[in-house]
Amino acid sequence: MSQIIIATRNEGKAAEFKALFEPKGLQVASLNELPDLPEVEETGHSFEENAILKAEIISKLTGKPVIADDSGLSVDSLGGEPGIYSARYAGEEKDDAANIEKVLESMKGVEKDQRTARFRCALAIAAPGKETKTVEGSVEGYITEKPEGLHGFGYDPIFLVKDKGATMAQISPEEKNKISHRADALKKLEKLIGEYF
Ligand SMILES: O=c1[nH]c(=O)c2ncn([C@@H]3O[C@H](COP(=O)(O)OP(=O)(O)OP(=O)(O)O)[C@@H](O)[C@H]3O)c2[nH]1
Ligand SMILES: [Mg+2]
Repeated sequence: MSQIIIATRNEGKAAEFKALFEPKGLQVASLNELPDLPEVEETGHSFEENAILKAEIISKLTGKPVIADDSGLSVDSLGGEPGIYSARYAGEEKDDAANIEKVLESMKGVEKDQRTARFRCALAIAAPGKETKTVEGSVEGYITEKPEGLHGFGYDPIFLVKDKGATMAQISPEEKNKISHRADALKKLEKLIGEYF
């Protein structure tokens, strides 16, 4: 079985990549299974730049094909924040509950129809001797007034999916993996992935 390394330490992302790739016969290893690899600094100015940084450094160090995901929440009434700073919006601890609290606090008084937002995901694929390629995906929604639902990770409990009338944390993981920004990006990546093995 071919192995694909996903350059992430985020358990929520790693679980979603496993669910998306394993039925296709690809075995997924995240950086949590490869603990000796370093933390890659996200010094880019876009999701795409950060995904490239993570994929290329980990591919160079392992000599293997690597996919990296840089993703986040973009809220229109906050000028696109938290954006590329989504993981650390409320501090270096990457605390999901604190991040949610900060978004809800910043949006106090914003009317329902002004609470539009989207999740965005850039994926980069890199392999030794090959040109790195990137794709992007997104999903549209609204920020709720309070968290609802227990599935998923990150901001899922406050992201009302436009086409579902439920938050990303209220729908099942299987459903999220059909409609998410990550699933949207992966559909595009699948067309390129054959070149990297
Ligand atoms: O509710 C959510 N549902 C999602 O599906 C989702 N995808 C991304 N995010 C948020 O955006 C940050 C990514 O930042 P990020 O790409 O730098 O990843 P990370 O730092 O968590 O791990 P790594 O992959 O860099 O190791 C995450 O931590 C989350 O806060 C999501 N929130
Ligand atoms: Mg990160």
